[in-house]
Amino acid sequence: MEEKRKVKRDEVNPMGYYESEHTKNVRDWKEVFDFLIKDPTFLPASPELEDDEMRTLSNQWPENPPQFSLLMFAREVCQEYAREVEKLGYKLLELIALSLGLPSNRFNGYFEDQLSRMRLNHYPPCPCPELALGVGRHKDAGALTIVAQDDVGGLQVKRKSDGVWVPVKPTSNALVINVGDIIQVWSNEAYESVEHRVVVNSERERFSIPIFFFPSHYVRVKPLEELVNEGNPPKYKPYNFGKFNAARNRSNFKKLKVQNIQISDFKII
Ligand SMILES: O=C(O)CCC(=O)C(=O)O
Ligand SMILES: [Fe+2]
Repeated sequence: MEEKRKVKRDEVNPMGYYESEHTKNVRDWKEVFDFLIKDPTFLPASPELEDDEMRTLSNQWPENPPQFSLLMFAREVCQEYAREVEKLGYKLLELIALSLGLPSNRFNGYFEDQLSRMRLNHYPPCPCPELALGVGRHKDAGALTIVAQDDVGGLQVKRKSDGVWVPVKPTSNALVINVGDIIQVWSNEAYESVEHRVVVNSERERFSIPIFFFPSHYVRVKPLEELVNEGNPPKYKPYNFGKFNAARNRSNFKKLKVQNIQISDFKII
């Protein structure tokens, strides 16, 4: 516990260990460890649009024990895994671009100073699983999320047609790919990001490892010009990803009275 505290993340540095993240203002039944794929990186100091101040964000790795104990993964193993999954992420972004009739490298430039991060999720057994969620319902704010999960199960996606929560059954040696909000905006809703949540159980702890592909802080996220025209006008106003991310970071650390920032805030009705 002492070691976890030393690398605890907060609003100033959201990288490291954390055990009280909030999703939509409800505390999640989990503990996490986050690190950046590109370390260090830069991002806006605050969500306020008129504030130009930037700050450096860097990883906090535990020093003791040298064999990083949270998931018994060594730092090098995590970094190597992240590098391999990053390649897969680029491949998937290329396929998505092609499927939209765009050049395969259309999205690559957005990730030059990416804010992508990897997360180690630990969901302990919960004495009252019907009263808590490992992660409350949400959509991932990035472009893509690639998740490795163990064999316990708990991830569920909401089926749009009837609102039923459908379990994403663990399949060994398979990864779960989530389309995130940014692909929804870039594609002007040709792709939709999926609402999902994680349920917990009273018997077994669960581990999962998502990698969230986030673009560079200066990217203005908006429907791609090639995909919009008079018949298909842009469905979203542009927003700055760094500012969006800063606003999200703020809300992840405390209970607010209002819903945190969403792409629907930029929707053109
Ligand atoms: O644990 C999982 O399977 C997914 C977690 C998740 O949705 C998230 O961290 O955004
Ligand atoms: Fe998620």
